[in-house]
Amino acid sequence: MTAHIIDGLALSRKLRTQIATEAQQLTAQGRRPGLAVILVGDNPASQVYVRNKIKACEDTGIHSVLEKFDASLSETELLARIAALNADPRIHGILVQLPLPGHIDEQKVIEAISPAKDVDGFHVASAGALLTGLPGGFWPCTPHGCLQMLDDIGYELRGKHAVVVGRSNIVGKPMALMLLARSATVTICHSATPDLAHFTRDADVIVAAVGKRGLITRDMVKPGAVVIDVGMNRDDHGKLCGDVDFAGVSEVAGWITPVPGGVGPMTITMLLANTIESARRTTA
Ligand SMILES: Nc1nc(=O)c2c([nH]1)NC[C@@H]1CN(c3ccc(C(=O)N[C@@H](CCC(=O)O)C(=O)O)cc3)C=[N+]21
Repeated sequence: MTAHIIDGLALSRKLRTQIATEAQQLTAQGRRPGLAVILVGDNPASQVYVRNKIKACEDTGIHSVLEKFDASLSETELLARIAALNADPRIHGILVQLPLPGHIDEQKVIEAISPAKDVDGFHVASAGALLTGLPGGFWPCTPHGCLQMLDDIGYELRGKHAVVVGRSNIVGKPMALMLLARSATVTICHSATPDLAHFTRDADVIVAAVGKRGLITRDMVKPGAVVIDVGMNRDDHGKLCGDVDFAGVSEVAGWITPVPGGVGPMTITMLLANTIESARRTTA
């Protein structure tokens, strides 16, 4: 068996066309969607990601502002910038690129963002909305992108066993809640799970979000399963790779996402979608 590939680039292109149309409509109504991205320090990976986000805004007609600061920026100064952006009516989404320098408390910074502009979905108010199913929050972009990929292949989650590997606040935990909301039976595995393969071998859907190359091998996957790879790692040649042994697993899985060209582009697409949604919620 050879797995079908879920092409995150192609799906992103399709969704971004719709997003561009919506941005145009909002702009015509005098509320052009706007995203502010804050980058502190000169982490090379962060620079690349941030550039991709700004470019995606430009491609879809979303107004974007990039604020770059030296790594020595104080937490107080950063909080003041966020307060200014919270009050800026042209800005509907605020993204503070993570990680932040060690002297800045990341959770404090996230909680300073107005929940109405929390397009990353990292604020405790967004987490609470996802947990309870109450409206008003934003869903974190990476797990939301994974769900969109499952929807795109017409996958019915109800009654299926979904195994999420990883329990971060940004991916694993929100992913599990989204799958649960679709009536999947959800198992969360993590570093203290003694026999990971025991769970993954029973899974209809595996979401790997650990950050460990070669974590999921073909012997751990049930024939026909859907395998979503959230990992972002480098191999020995410096090439980008996920948590899944793509060559091996694609021989047994029914569907698989590649890295690059899978979840990554979808993460950015969901950021754009959240920014549009935020502008829509604005009355005026
Ligand atoms: N506040 C905040 N929000 C984030 O959403 C956030 C963050 N901080 N910090 C870092 C992580 C990482 N992240 C990625 C998004 C897209 C790709 C992406 O598009 N990847 C391409 C490849 C890019 C490349 O070649 O390096 C792909 O998978 O095809 C990767 C990584 C967002 N993050």
